[in-house]
Amino acid sequence: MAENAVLEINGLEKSFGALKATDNVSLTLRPGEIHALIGPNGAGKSTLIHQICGTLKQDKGTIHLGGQDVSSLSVADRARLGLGRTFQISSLAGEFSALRNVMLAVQAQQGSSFHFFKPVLKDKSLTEAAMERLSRVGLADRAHVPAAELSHGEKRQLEIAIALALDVRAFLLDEPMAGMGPEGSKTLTRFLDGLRREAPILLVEHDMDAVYALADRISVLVYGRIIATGTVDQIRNDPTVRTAYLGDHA
Ligand SMILES: Nc1ncnc2c1ncn2[C@@H]1O[C@H](COP(=O)(O)OP(=O)(O)OP(=O)(O)O)[C@@H](O)[C@H]1O
Repeated sequence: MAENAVLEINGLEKSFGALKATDNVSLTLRPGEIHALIGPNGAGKSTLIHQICGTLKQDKGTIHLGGQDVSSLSVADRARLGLGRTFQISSLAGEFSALRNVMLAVQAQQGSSFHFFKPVLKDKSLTEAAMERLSRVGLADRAHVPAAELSHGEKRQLEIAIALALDVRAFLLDEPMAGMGPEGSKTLTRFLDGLRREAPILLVEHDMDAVYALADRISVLVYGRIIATGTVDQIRNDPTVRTAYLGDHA
């Protein structure tokens, strides 16, 4: 194990027929950091995220979370250990309030589904725990708004509140800026900047302004391989990266 890594990927490989979508990928996520994963379309970013959260089985290699080998665990078991892919907006129950959405997550985490005879909304400890998570993401005053009526950015915040309810240890954020306007992107960037205090973030993102503003380290994926890992300055000035991906965005 790399010293201190919350998440450690070692020698991961995945092929689709003759195509090597993940080619000997190793990377770490350290406490408190935002590690951005960038690369051209089709480079294998989503395929990598799928293997980390367990929706896709790797052919080779290992994934450790907090020192524990999770490589063969199910998606649900990995999520229970605090590894979850966030920003699957469809996982929000749109007709339920923001509060109710978080309460369901708190309840799932507490394994209290056996108490189904107790009306969820009347359970004070659940309400308090959910409100606490909503406050941490700045949504306390939107608690009673149905999820479907929240703005795009607020839905992202609600997803994070749900992840916090599930005691997340590492965030896997897949293109959080997608579909956001310029103002929304700025607000979400500020929000993610603070979020690293809760848990480190592996951030897949095409929006280079957000990546440069947020990343402690960047890994560049091209044709399934990591061609460089470094700080923002190192990556922006790396001639190989400029040729393979950044070009005018450096
Ligand atoms: N289930 C699959 N079966 C076959 N090929 C696949 C499958 N999933 C992904 N691929 C291929 O693997 C490669 C990597 O795709 P992936 O979606 O991981 O790239 P990406 O970096 O996430 O791209 P984007 O930035 O466009 O989201 C692509 O060539 C893609 O066509």
